[in-house]
Amino acid sequence: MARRPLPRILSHGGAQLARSRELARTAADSATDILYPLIMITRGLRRLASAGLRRWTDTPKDKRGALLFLVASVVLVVAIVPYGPLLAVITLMAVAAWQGRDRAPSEPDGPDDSQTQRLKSLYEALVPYFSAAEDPAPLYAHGGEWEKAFPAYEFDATGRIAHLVISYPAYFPDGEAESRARIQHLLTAKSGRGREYHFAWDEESNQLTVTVLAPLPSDICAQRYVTAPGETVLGFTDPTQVQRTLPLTHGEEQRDVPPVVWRTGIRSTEPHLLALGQPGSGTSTLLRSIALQALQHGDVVVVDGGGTGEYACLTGRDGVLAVECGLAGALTSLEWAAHETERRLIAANRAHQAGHPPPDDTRRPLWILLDRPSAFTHLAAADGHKDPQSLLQVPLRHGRPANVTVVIADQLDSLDVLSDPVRQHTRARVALGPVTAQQLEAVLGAPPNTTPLDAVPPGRGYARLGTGPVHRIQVPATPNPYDEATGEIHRQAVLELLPPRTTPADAATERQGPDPAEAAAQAEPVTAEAAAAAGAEPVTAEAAVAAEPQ
Ligand SMILES: Nc1ncnc2c1ncn2[C@@H]1O[C@H](COP(=O)(O)OP(=O)(O)OP(=O)(O)O)[C@@H](O)[C@H]1O
Repeated sequence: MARRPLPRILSHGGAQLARSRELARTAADSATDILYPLIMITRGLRRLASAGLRRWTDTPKDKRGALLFLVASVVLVVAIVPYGPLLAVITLMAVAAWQGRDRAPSEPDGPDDSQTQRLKSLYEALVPYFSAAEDPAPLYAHGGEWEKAFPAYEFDATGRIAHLVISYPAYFPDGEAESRARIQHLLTAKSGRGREYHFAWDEESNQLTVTVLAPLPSDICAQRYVTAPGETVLGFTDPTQVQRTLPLTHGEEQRDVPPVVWRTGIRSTEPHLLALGQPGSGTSTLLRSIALQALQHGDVVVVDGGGTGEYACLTGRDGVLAVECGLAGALTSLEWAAHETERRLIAANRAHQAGHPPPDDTRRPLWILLDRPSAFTHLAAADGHKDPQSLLQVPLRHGRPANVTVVIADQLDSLDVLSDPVRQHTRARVALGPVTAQQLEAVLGAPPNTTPLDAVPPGRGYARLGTGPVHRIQVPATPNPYDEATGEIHRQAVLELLPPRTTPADAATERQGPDPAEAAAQAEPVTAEAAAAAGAEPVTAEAAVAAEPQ
């Protein structure tokens, strides 16, 4: 059956309606402009009439006769003098027009006294940084004109600077991080601490734009995000640097928030992540949030050096291969993960050589989540054991083509305890909690273009993916549901995201990982000797990686 076209008003209705509305608005504006004198005179006449009426009612009754007589005499005089009525009408219209003029107070042009004072003192503070003795016409000089140096400014309701454009001389070394940091520090101190500022340096036009940032929302709770497989939401950020938004629910409310999305897997350029923070800054929460997202499409091995049961809720769940809290279990699980990475590489490599697609058992993402590996490093050194970090070398180096992702969380002061492979191969970085600009630079490899705060809520920090921009980030609240301090709404939100149990909780011992003997039996021969004994081509992990098609 042929489909009948929609009536034009329905198919083009929106555009037509908008155009009509625009036309009507323009017509109304033009009519108001033309009729403005008439409107003004009418308003003035109304004001005069009401003033006259007020005067009449205010006049005591005994004096009203005299007033009436005075008015009548004026009317009589006007009537008898030549051109009197005409002149009277013109005078009345002129008075009405004057009375009917717009009396709305006009917006003050420019800053008030206290705002001017603020701008002046900011200008004076910048003089030593933006002036040079050899400059014949300095833009910055003590007692100079701040108006030329600050072409645009805005203040908030409290009278503090909300937005400021600063022009600076071309000889200022704006390409040097240290020079920039000095100016940013000064501007933060002078414009009011306790707020976050964004600094945009325009090196071409020698202008610095300072903008006060609104705090990031800290009320977002763990939930299912609308993301593609291979995408993990690390947290939420400002709309300025991220084009995309995710629809989120917050109780009854729905809103779109810009996320920081980390891409993992074969095509990822930052296949592994390192999160650092002060104690209590929320790194375990970030790991829990990542685990809940990873379990949607993959398997997870958790190794917790913190030993506070932060991941107990994952034990025995579908896809959770192990939750380890002890050194022995951590070593076994990480050893298995290293073998599994090699097995996947070899299997995928053989399939490539045979011209087949990679086998299914190499495609399911495997996540290795480590909380506080530095704690195990100390324990291992004390007990004369192997450092679990040494077992991460293969997953970190070769995990990407094998769909193996490593996520490590630790405390900021343990950065030095982390092994070289950990530091080299974790190109996605997160720093949480109160962090100094120097610490941020050490963790992220670049300073943020905002001012770090001294006090921040848990889960607040910065993220950087590879060599990309530094994002402010707020990790969604994903608390431990078994923690008594967790609120009921958050507990339910996390419990709903957990996969079903495949092992009864009481049967699930602390270590859930595959039996190492069984794992070894299942794994393909990974050394040249073993491979030769099995009649296969000798393939090591390195050789497999080298043969991996790019
Ligand atoms: N994103 C967040 N939103 C709300 N609360 C959070 C967030 N992250 C952490 N918290 C809260 O802060 C506290 C500490 O969090 P968490 O245990 O994750 O920190 P941590 O950095 O792992 O600390 P530690 O190393 O001491 O274990 C917890 O009570 C947690 O619920």
